[in-house]
Amino acid sequence: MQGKAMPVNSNAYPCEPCGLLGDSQPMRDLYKLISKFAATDSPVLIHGEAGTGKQLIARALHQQSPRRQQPFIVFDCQARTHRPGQTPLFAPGCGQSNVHPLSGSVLQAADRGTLLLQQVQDLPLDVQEQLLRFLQRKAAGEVDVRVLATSDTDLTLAMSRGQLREDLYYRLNVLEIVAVPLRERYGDLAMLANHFAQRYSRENGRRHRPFSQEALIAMGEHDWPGNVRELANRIRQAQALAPGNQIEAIDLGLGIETLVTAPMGTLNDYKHRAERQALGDVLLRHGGNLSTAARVLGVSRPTLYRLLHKHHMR
Ligand SMILES: Nc1ncnc2c1ncn2[C@@H]1O[C@H](COP(=O)(O)OP(=O)(O)OP(=O)(O)O)[C@@H](O)[C@H]1O
Repeated sequence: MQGKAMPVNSNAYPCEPCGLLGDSQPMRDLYKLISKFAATDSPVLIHGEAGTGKQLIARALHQQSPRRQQPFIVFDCQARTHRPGQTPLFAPGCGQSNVHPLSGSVLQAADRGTLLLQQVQDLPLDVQEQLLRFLQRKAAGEVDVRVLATSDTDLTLAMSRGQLREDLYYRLNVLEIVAVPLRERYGDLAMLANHFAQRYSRENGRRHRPFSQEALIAMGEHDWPGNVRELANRIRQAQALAPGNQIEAIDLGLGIETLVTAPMGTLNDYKHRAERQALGDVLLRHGGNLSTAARVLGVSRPTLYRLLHKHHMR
């Protein structure tokens, strides 16, 4: 490994060049964690729901590390389990006395770089054992690979079911990053929605369409179970297909169910939701610009900051 570490981007917005976007408090905390963890060689376990950016986080760890000029290889443990023809993690026939365990393997290809094991709990148990041996032996030589792993399932459960070896879990979970769901970093929704709208209108060669008021409300109320991937997909489809001058909730496939299933509550619950909704709408409409948002809402900037903190939107 050579070269100086990249300049630390402690509270970058966005986190270039890895492509992570977001200025909410969880994202700022994440950027700090990435810059600290990037400097080490320890394994990192990144977990969080699907579409929260775990692969981007892994790329950022690699790109900010001294290994950034070396390979970054993504190994999908789920897909490889079902496609034996693909380059394996360990050499085919590994275990036979005349076969070097790493020849022609993904681990060999990742030498001096970083290997990302996606959905690590899906590795077959015999490969988990090989991986454990590899991680234990690493200090003694062989190839030099930094191993990162992601998962979107409850690994404690996977261990209790015997799907994931406990000793491997502790080897991989030296450092830990939790990718926060989009609904818990509501403050980022505005910027991400505008980012994807611009990007996909450019890609489609279509005129950029702004979001209608109803679309803004629907996006603010939606839970985003598929997180940023879901947001990007809905906006890509809407930018391509929206028939009018604006993107409507229906173009995003949103609206009706969220209004019907909205939970009942006390007057205070309603007030709280309305306040959060107003903040979200204005931020969405004005691309996250806080001065404009404060002016439109008729509050001072300190009041806006207080409200954003109260609703965990910054
Ligand atoms: N903070 C973010 N800023 C910009 N784009 C993001 C962000 N988070 C996720 N994305 C985008 O969302 C999509 C999903 O991201 P990614 O593949 O990293 O998620 P993941 O958590 O690894 O998903 P999975 O667990 O389903 O594999 C990608 O297109 C990625 O570029």
